[in-house]
Amino acid sequence: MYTVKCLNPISNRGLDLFTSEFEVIDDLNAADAVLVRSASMHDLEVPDSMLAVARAGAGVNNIPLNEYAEKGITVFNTPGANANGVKELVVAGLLLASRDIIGGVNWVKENAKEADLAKMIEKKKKEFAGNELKGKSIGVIGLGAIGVLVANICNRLGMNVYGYDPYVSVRSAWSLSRMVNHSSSLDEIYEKCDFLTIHVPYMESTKGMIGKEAVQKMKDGATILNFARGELVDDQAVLDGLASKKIKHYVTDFPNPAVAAADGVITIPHLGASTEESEENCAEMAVDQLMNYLEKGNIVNSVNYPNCDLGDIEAECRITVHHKNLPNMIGQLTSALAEEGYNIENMLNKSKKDYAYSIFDVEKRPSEKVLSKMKQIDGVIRLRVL
Ligand SMILES: NC(=O)c1ccc[n+]([C@@H]2O[C@H](COP(=O)([O-])OP(=O)(O)OC[C@H]3O[C@@H](n4cnc5c(N)ncnc54)[C@H](O)[C@@H]3O)[C@@H](O)[C@H]2O)c1
Ligand SMILES: O=C(O)CC[C@@H](O)C(=O)O
Repeated sequence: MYTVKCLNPISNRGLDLFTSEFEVIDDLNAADAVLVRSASMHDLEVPDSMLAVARAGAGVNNIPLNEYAEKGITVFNTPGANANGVKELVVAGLLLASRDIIGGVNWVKENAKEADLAKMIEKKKKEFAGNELKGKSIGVIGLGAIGVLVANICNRLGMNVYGYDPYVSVRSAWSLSRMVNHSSSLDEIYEKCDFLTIHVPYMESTKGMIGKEAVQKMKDGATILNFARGELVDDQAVLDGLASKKIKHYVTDFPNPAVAAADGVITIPHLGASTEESEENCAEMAVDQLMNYLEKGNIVNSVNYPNCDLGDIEAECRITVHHKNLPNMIGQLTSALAEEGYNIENMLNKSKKDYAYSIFDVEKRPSEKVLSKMKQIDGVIRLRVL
């Protein structure tokens, strides 16, 4: 039996996938695994027995990835599972920034009881008029699961699309419309685009990437859309840009007290992934990956350990080892088994930066002596027997 603690509400469509071998519990200290959305885990004490964290979503900046890797806690996310939800809200953001839909709707509500409302509307409506998206240029920064969908739909809306992603994956490159222009520098995007939309993860290297210098290089009257993370944009640079009319609108899914009430800011309360469909997709993927890992030791879509999937356990016993990515780890682990006469029927080893993961399918359950020998190898972080 495995126990799972949910730190945020997780769609029942995912939770219902748990078999009778799993129980969702309230006590974090008794949990083998955590399901989380946006709750911050940075200051959370998790028990040493914690095996895994599954983020039902894309961004993992709320999780201390290296600290958990060091403890042998595998962290998963659900790539692409909420991308369509975000893409659709980006389109809404583009429309809200292009026409004063919000001003118009509010004005109608304020005057709803006026007997000659229809007449008043025809006089007033010019104040809420705007522009069409067709023919405008947009720069998409970050061409991952969301960026690709945004770039492609903007192309279909008749916009001139420029994409920038120096680390673009082959999968993304294949999915991108050939009509999307490839930009090799952010400066090109700043110079050419009426709209900029950011879809990169928040990391130390991307913090404040839209800052004063970037704003200065932008086209006059540009609109910035931020559906990725608030910290990617320097608030003061954007506020200055709005005040000087260099920036027309800042559309953000991450309002904070500095920007929320400012003129020209269109704020949305982090609703990018808040659709029934996205929540269900994320929960199903997260639960599926957790069960596969807890029961079979397979790692699919981890962000702090390599993906390593040996399928169903067909041998009598499976041993999984989280270890440092050091020379001769496999040699030492397999020797420990071989010296005591254990035959390895199948094995897989993968590494990711400083960490690695190995799966050994063996003909019978190794003795405590062998397991303790394996655990004592310098660089071994965690060993599980399944
Ligand atoms: N508003 C929401 O509710 C919501 C929902 C989902 C994701 N997000 C945010 O959006 C981000 C992106 O999500 P995704 O699913 O597309 O992730 P993803 O991992 O599929 O794509 C991220 C892309 O950014 C690129 N990238 C990284 N650093 C870059 C840089 N310096 N310059 C340009 N490109 C860079 C990567 O190569 C990758 O292609 C997430 O990390 C998360 O913070 C927000
Ligand atoms: O869980 C959510 O509602 C937000 C998720 C989103 O920010 C993400 O990074 O996937």
